[in-house]
Amino acid sequence: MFDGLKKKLNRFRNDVEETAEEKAEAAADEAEADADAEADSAPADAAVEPEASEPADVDSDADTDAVSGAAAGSEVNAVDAVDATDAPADAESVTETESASEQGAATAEVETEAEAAAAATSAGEPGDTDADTVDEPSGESTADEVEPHESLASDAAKAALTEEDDDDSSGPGRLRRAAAFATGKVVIEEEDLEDPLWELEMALLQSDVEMQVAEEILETIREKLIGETRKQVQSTGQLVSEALHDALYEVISVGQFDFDQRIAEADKPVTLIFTGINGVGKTTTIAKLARYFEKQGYSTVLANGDTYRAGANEQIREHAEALGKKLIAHEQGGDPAAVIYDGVEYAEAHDIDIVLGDTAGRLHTSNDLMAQLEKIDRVVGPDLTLFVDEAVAGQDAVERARQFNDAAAIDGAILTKADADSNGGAAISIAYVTGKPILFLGVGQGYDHIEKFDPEQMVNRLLGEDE
Ligand SMILES: Nc1nc2c(ncn2[C@@H]2O[C@H](COP(=O)(O)OP(=O)(O)OP(=O)(O)O)[C@@H](O)[C@H]2O)c(=O)[nH]1
Repeated sequence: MFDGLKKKLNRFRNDVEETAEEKAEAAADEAEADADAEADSAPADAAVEPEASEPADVDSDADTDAVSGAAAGSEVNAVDAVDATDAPADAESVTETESASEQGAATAEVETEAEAAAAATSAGEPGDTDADTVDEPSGESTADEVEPHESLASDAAKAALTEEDDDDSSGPGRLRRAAAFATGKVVIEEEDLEDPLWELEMALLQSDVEMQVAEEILETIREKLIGETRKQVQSTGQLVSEALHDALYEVISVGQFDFDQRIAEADKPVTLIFTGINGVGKTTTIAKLARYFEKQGYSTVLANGDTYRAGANEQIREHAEALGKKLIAHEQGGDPAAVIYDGVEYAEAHDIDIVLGDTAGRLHTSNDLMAQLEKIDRVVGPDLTLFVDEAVAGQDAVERARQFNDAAAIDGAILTKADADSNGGAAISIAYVTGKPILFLGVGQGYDHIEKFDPEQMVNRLLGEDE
């Protein structure tokens, strides 16, 4: 169910995860460079000799280029990072990473800066512009400048490193990640989300999610993810999943109420009116609900308020006979309100719990619809008016839900044909657009093919990887 959208949501999760992991690796590289530099600081200091000013100038130019080309966050303390023995390795690293991802390239460039600064330092020019140029754009950097949350991250790193000792099967990758945590730099930033969010927006719109709903989802994800630091116990994938979960749940669960409880608590007979255009599965849904209520111990009577369409009586009668239910019907062209009124009278006289009233949806204007439903309202006073449409109709279903709700307020919606290959956009959008909840999903042609709509289950279904 909703396979296309599921794939797109997964892609978003993977994209953000990939970006964050690249950052983690870059941060780990920096942390390692810091550690190396600390270990080797004594010989490095001893090697500093105030001579050779020319190389420093040459490197200064190269350095400026490197900084301007590097992504923000290239904040390795250039002097600390210098290690004479690292130099050849760094040079190799630059070559290797040039064709690699942007993030990788940024890391390599940082190391170029380190080399340049090293040359400058050994030239005995402490006021050299390299250090300033390198440090400024980053806004964060060495251990001295860490933000408060970094100490927590640092604890996490220690814990991870301790575990590392206990279990060496995890390998150096884990050590690198632990080091990344220690830097506190694995923070998701706006720029990290820019591309994935743009793609997610396109994916949502292509999946028939209503524009306003897509924007709301993106806004929630932005709020939840930007500035979020990946915790030790949590992968970025989990973090993104949680943000997606919350964002989807917020829009899908709008207006939810406990349908069964509402029916249980209502005075009997309870009258339910079904609206929606013809052909979307309204009559079948009424039949399915007759079965649903029967399983709960309620008796039902069907009333055919679709007096507009030829053949409507025969169609619903077939269902009524198959289910062993009483049908109240008038001749074609009769007054829908009168049919449903008769249904209620029948229910009262025979101690029936629930009246299920069909209506004709193909009305020429919303005034007709309004007039019809207003009359039913006046004459019968239904407990709930439920809008039925098909999941496969996507944006059209969302638009119709809006129009029906504007013409005569609905209390909830039922989406049929969710078993067919629908995009999921209607299921995500209808509640948010109308302010009224989706209550059931039709999942097949059989009488038992109806599911109570559960927003949590729906979100898990959309984010699940197993279906
Ligand atoms: N696959 C699938 N088919 C469904 C579902 N609900 C209804 N259908 C089929 O959709 C078709 C139309 O259903 P109807 O119940 O006749 O639709 P309607 O809206 O009542 O149409 P009118 O009676 O013309 O107003 C039928 O073939 C149903 O079997 C569903 O949840 N899944």
